[in-house]
Amino acid sequence: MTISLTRGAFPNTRLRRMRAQDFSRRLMRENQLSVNDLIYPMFVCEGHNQRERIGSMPGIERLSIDLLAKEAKLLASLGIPAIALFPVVGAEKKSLLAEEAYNPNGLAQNAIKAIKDAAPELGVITDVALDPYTTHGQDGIIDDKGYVLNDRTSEILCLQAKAQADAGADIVAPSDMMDGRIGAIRQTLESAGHINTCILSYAAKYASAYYGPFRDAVGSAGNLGGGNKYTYQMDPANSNEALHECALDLAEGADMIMVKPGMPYLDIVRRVKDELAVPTYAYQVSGEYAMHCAAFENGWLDKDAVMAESLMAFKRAGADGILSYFAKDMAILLNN
Ligand SMILES: NCC(=O)CCC(=O)O
Ligand SMILES: [Mg+2]
Repeated sequence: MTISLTRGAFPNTRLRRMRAQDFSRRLMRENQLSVNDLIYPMFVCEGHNQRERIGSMPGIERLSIDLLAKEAKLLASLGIPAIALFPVVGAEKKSLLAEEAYNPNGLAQNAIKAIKDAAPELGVITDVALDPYTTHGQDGIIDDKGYVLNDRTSEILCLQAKAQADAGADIVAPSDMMDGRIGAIRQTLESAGHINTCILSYAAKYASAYYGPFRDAVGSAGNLGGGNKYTYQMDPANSNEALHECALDLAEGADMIMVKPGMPYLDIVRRVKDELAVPTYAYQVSGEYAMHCAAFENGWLDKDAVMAESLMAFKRAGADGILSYFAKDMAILLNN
């Protein structure tokens, strides 16, 4: 697009004219942020009436299923369309083969059922990845050198996705970055009769240092023991590769794709949206949330204004929705 200057320059054109009043600023606003754009990530823990703070994520808590169900009702009443669920299971449930991931009565599966009972209109997005369930904190099954085995992992992801769909998940969201897992999961869901279960693929998931607080929240940081996920998550230096990843996952049957992290990767969101024109989501991850909170708590930034501006940036970049730990606070702000 080229901007025509044939109308003449200053003073014929004064861009400040349209900015002079609130009504004209509203009329020319190119993007809107609404509660329909917001997806709230939530952590579920074992037990009853449990509410645990997460040190590096002020305001975010792990909730036991009973409290989670109550919270789900509140979120639905705020108009939030969907939540993304992350289980925090005890060390005794973790293993090398992550069997707990597909336990029909496991924590995540029971949480799905409880949320769908409490707030049927609230979309439930589930995490398909093995890191909450492995003793080593990697997203898959490892060989004796610690390498994450692609196809072996994919088989277990299929069992996990099916268990989640059986429990009532509306959208399964593989966040593991194995190759070919979207096709395998799609086939599994079709065979099991879950033809309308959507797949939100974490298609362009970068090996980012911004996930630190999330790993505290789910308790996988210690297990990972300084390890990294470079052999499956993407190199932050790459952009074309993200398009390749997204195109493959769409071809394999993803309904929605995600770019993650968010703010440092908005250029990727824009490229994906422009070139693929499909439902595109971005995840404002835990480290982004933590940085903002630190500045708010110090009085260095204004919470409401910066939260709103940060989320609007995703809309401007082309995201159809944003996973954000600010989703609840933002929904409250938008509703007022
Ligand atoms: N699979 C989900 C995540 O890794 C979330 C990362 C974050 O919020 O930092
Ligand atoms: Mg991929």
